[in-house]
Formats: sequence, structure tokens, C-alpha cells
Amino acid sequence: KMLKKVLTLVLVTEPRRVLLGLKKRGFGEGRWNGFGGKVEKGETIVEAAKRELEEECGLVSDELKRIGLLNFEFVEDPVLLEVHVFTTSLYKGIPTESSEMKPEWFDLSNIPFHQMWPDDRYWFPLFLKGSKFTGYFLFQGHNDIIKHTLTEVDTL
Ligand SMILES: CNc1cc(N2CCOCC2)nc(N)n1
Repeated sequence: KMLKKVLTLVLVTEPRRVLLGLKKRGFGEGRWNGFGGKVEKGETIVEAAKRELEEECGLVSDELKRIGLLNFEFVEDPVLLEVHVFTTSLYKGIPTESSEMKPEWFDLSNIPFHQMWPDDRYWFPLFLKGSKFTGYFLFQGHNDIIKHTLTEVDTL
């Protein structure tokens, strides 16, 4: 039976831009991504998403919208990652570099997919057009997707 790790991912948007952070260490180091991480004991998934957003880039948001549920498996690792994806355009604060992330705004026509997790090429277009989605990605290492499913859904 697979061990499951519940994680969060928050994408902050402005009309023609999305805020991404360059991961400075640890899992996904060197890749641009939304903000997020682990769900601690005693907090809900949304509370964890809000906490990680503030810890990683200094933004506070009261209104996170659930847009996706992604499951990641790695051939050589028994832990399944269950990533809850959120987005918001309502926030307070200025994006600020942290020990974990260096934040930068990207024009929607210039997303740095070559420097992101490879699965993002699949689901980012659904996120950008406002769809909700569920997906599964089987990785070999951290760069190769050997199998995936991705479905647009009406409700998560
Ligand atoms: C494996 N592919 C992933 C993983 C991931 N994250 C895992 C760690 O927590 C934050 C989100 N995020 C993306 N875009 N792709």
C-alpha cells in the first residue's frame, strides 16, 4: 500500500501574469513553481496553503480557490504525492524572497516551462483557461513522465 503525502500548491495571478517562485533548496530545487508544501498536523489543507504562501513569498490571501488535484508517483519511491492546487487573485503584501523561494512575475505568454516540473506543461493550460482538473503523473526520476492521466472536472 502506498504511503501518501499531502501537499499544497498556490498560483497567484494578475490579469496577464502569474507569480512563480524559484525553489532555492530541497525538493524541486532550481525549478519555478507555485508556492506550497506540506500540510502539518492540526491544520486543514487550505490553512496549510495560506501558511506556505505567506512563509514562502510574504503574501497573505484570504480567498484561495481550489482548482486542481494532482497525484504524483515516482517509480523508485513508494510515497505518493497528493498535491492540492489553488489559485487566487486577491492578496495583500509584496512578493518577497524567502529562504525557500525567489518570487517573480511571469507574463502568461512566457511561462518558463523548461525550468519547471515537466507535468506543468500538461495542466498549466487548463489552469490558465479557468478549468478545474484532476491528474496522475508517474515519474521515472525527476524529469521523465512515463504515464499520465489528466481530466477536466466540474467539481473537485
Ligand atoms: C512532481 N511534480 C510536481 C510537484 C509539485 N510539487 C510537489 C512539492 O510541493 C509543491 C508542489 N509541483 C509541480 N508543479 N509538479
